[in-house]
Amino acid sequence: TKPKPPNLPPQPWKLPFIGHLHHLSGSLPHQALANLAQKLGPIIHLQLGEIKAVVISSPDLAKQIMKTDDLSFATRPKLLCAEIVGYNYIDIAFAPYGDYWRQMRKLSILELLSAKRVESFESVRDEESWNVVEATMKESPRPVNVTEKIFTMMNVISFRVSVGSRCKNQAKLLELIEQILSAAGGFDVADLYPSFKLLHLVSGLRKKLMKIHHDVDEMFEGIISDHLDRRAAGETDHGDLLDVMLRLKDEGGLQFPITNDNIKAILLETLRLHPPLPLLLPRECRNTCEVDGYDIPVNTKVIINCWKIGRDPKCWTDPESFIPERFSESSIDYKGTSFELIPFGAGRRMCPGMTLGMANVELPLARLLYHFNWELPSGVKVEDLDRTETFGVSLKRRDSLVLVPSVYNID
Ligand code: HEM
Repeated sequence: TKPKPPNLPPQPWKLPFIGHLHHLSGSLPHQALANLAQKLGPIIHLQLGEIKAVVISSPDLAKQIMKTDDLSFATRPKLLCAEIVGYNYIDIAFAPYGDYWRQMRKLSILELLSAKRVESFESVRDEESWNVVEATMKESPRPVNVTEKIFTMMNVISFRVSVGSRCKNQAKLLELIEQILSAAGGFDVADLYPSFKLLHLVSGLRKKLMKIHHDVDEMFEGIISDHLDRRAAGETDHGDLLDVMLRLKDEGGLQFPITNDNIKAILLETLRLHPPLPLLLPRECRNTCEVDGYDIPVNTKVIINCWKIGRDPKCWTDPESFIPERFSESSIDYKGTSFELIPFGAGRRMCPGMTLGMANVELPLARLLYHFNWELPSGVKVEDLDRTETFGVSLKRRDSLVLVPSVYNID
């Protein structure tokens, strides 16, 4: 820490480089930001339209943001998507730091996403992953679209965990959630120039989000009233997350009473497919803070490039290679204490759904590996595979992975 002479006004913040929007054009934001970090170092100041942002790309600085100074960076920046689709920032992920967020986070940890609750959904994971194994056995040895199978299975699991059954309009709801994810990246012109309302009209994002919000709201109202009808008819709760939230609403006694809007906002959190977030979820600086010798002003958006950190040659040997055994002898884990590997973030705003997320991945993946050998279709070489990614707030392959399963273990 550089000592500051007394009685001088705070130093203007100076960072090694000021980047602008055009530095992000051409490639996906996490890749463009990784390239910039490669040239300019692990802390970069970006002026993105009206938004001041700092991009962090090293484990040490990520640790400072999410551990040492976690409280100073415990809030989230404003995002049009969270305002419109997230019921005006009442979903946990984008709620500003404060009493409301604390209450909802506590409820999510104790009631919705606790280890006990996650365990109670074991039969759902068992049934749905077994369905996929059986379907794949029937298709074998023809090539199968693995991406599509896993995507559908994860969604069915999420729906059953959240609302107890496959939803009537599941395909429509999934399509809407996809649209939300691609609008939540925070790089739309409407998010970069929040005070230029005219630009919001030009970008069309507000109108698009209003329509999505209307459709999602209508579907969730339908799902909630089905649950209430079932209860009125004397059926016992199924123990899905919606049942838990309706019970909490009835019990009352909370500083911020639970309303249907809270329930819908949280359902949208739980229902979204949540694959790794390359830039995590952004934080925002609550008070001026010093990071790596630089003053970060209040309200600066802080982006942590977890994608870049995960392939940093200073942390990982042969970083681009898939070598799962590298973890068997290592103390590094993903639970928010090893800052080289932070897919769930860390600190106060760390993902509360980590146990559920991992449980939903582990059993299905273990089964698919246990029961089948997987090979590329004939004529396709590993180097031919197109691993191009697409970006919203979450990362996924642009093209599906197609593999040929051959049955290895039957039971
Ligand atoms: C493999 C699956 C998942 C990954 C990789 C993931 C990743 C993340 C990350 C990186 C954050 C931001 C953390 C930070 O700012 O430090 C986050 C926040 C969050 N996640 Fe997840 N997540 C997953 C699954 C889930 C699931 C299944 C749920 C709920 C059912 C969930 C609910 C949330 C919520 C509510 C937040 C916001 C927490 C807050 O701001 O206080 N996540 N997640």
